[in-house]
Amino acid sequence: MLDSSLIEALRPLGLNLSLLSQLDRELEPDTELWRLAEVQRERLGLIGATGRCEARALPALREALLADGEALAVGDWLLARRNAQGECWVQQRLTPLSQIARRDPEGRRQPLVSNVDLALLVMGLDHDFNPARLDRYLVLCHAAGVPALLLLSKADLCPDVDGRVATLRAHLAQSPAAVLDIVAVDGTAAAATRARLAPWLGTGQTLVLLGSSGAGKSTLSNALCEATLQDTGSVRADDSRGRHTTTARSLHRLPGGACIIDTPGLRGLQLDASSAEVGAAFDDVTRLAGACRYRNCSHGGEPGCAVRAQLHPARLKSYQKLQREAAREQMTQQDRRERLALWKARGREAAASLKAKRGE
Ligand SMILES: Nc1nc2c(ncn2[C@@H]2O[C@H](COP(=O)(O)OP(=O)(O)OP(=O)(O)O)[C@@H](O)[C@H]2O)c(=O)[nH]1
Ligand SMILES: [Zn+2]
Repeated sequence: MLDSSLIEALRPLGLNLSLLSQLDRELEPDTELWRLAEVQRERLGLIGATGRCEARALPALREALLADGEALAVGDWLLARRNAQGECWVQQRLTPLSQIARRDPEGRRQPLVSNVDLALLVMGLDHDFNPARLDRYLVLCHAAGVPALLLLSKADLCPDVDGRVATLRAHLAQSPAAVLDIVAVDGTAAAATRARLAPWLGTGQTLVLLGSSGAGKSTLSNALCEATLQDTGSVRADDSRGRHTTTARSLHRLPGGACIIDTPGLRGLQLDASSAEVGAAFDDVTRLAGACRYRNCSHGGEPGCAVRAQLHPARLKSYQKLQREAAREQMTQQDRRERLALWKARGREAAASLKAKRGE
């Protein structure tokens, strides 16, 4: 249990009852509860009731997380203690209530952010506009159980905002709950952006900005923070891809009592989602498939396919691409497990023959 004034102080940082229930005993007098705001290799930037602090994770915690295939992520809640030298050491992590993760190039699960209530999927209304990429991000959020709001940035640069919004609505027509809303903003108009997003910024809410590099995430983060926290890079006019100005994920407090996590653009986002999770994220495909003539319809060219008849073709294409990706990943994982088992077996054989030679 924590002191109620401390709970009040930590609430705008996102502390809630579900997290608190993990603290089954009084905190030791020198132990404090912090939220992880930034990770720079070994150095952890923490934010708490008393301000900010720099810390490291105890080796025991790092090893325990690693053994579970886990890692600390921005947004985690941590228990830390200061030693006699005044250094702050993280001892424990509260189990995250939600975690958005992807796969790194080696196929390992990589948590991006923890304990988020809402994902702001940022897509520029310039060359960045790409409904297929949105579908990918939606699977990511769905697999994490995090609702998503689609934020179309650079509205001031787009001559046909309504047309683009209509395109997206048609794309998601059979899945009306896929995103909570579609909101077009000019992130450089800070006050208007804040007013437009105010309904989503309640006290204790944690939002994460996701989207490709140059989409305008840092610009939005700055607008919401009412300050220039992140440098925004100028975009090359030819491809509007930006210059990777954001290099690390970081959590910021917003004046109204919410928190926002800015993330660097994810290039070639690899999903950490099984076929079943992809299927669950595409509730439109799953639902329409019930009306296909054949039970095992692949929605390829079969007659009487309700999915092909009713789903937006681009959405079906996304679905099939993401399903292929999930299947490939499943096979790679299987392959990895089998190779590992083979290695272990060979190791055991080698050890046994060594023993036999030694006459043990
Ligand atoms: N006109 C206009 N420019 C914008 C808007 N949003 C962002 N920009 C510009 O687009 C460029 C890239 O914006 P950033 O906010 O740095 O993009 P980012 O998504 O944070 O990019 P990374 O940090 O690389 O992931 C900057 O030059 C911004 O000024 C907008 O709504 N309107
Ligand atoms: Zn079908």
